[in-house]
Amino acid sequence: MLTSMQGEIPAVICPVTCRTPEEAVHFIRRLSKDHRTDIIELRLDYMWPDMTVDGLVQLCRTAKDILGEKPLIATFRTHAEGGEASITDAEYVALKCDIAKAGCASYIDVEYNRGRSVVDNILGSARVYGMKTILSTHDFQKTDSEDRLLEKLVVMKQTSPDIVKMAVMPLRPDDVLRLLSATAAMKELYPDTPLITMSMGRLGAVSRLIGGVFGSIATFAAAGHGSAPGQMQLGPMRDVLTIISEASGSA
Ligand SMILES: O=C1C[C@@](O)(C(=O)O)C[C@@H](O)[C@@H]1O
Repeated sequence: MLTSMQGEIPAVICPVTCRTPEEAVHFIRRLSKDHRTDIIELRLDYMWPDMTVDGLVQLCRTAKDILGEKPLIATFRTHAEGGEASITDAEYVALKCDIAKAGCASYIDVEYNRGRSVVDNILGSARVYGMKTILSTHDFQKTDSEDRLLEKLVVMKQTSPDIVKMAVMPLRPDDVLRLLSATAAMKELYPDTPLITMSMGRLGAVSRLIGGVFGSIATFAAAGHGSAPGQMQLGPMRDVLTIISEASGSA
């Protein structure tokens, strides 16, 4: 499971971006045996609206069975946050709450920008059913000031998810530094709150490799098709993480 322990190599999360359930199941079988990835993220938005809420819940169940001990994150990334589909609030809540109720994921991703009532509704239901949550936010346009990034991370933490996640787009190199600096500041303020952060795109790719040093407990890497700009492939990502952790004495 994901923890906020210092000095550990960040967990490597691999997204599943298949367009059909058959392809997804096939791909997940392959990833279940791939030791370069610790956690699988099933991107349900890639199959919407071709599949129903019930169909997606059933797919999560199948994926969780295949993965066994390897954790599964169920994510529906909406257009507004860089995802593949739009969905009504009612469908979004139904999907996330049904997954929580069925216990057919290890974590559900919840978009912070979806609004307070949607977030509270899903987080509340997840708590009832003992499902862990990742509250996430994406800014595909820019990187705010360090104060604003930190302020947002703190506000997100106050809704009490299990993990807080932030992805931002850098326009200049110092934008990447600000994201890393806000990550370190958040880690200092709330050492027990697990945090995942990344700066996206080509400029931000370096943050996916060294984020662990600043307090990010996980990083995303692709097996083939990625799910966001700047993601590296699994093999090179593993190699670099090993090199960094050996150099910093934690391997
Ligand atoms: O939130 C995230 C992070 C991400 O956007 C990235 O930048 O690696 C990739 C998404 O699949 C995931 O849901």
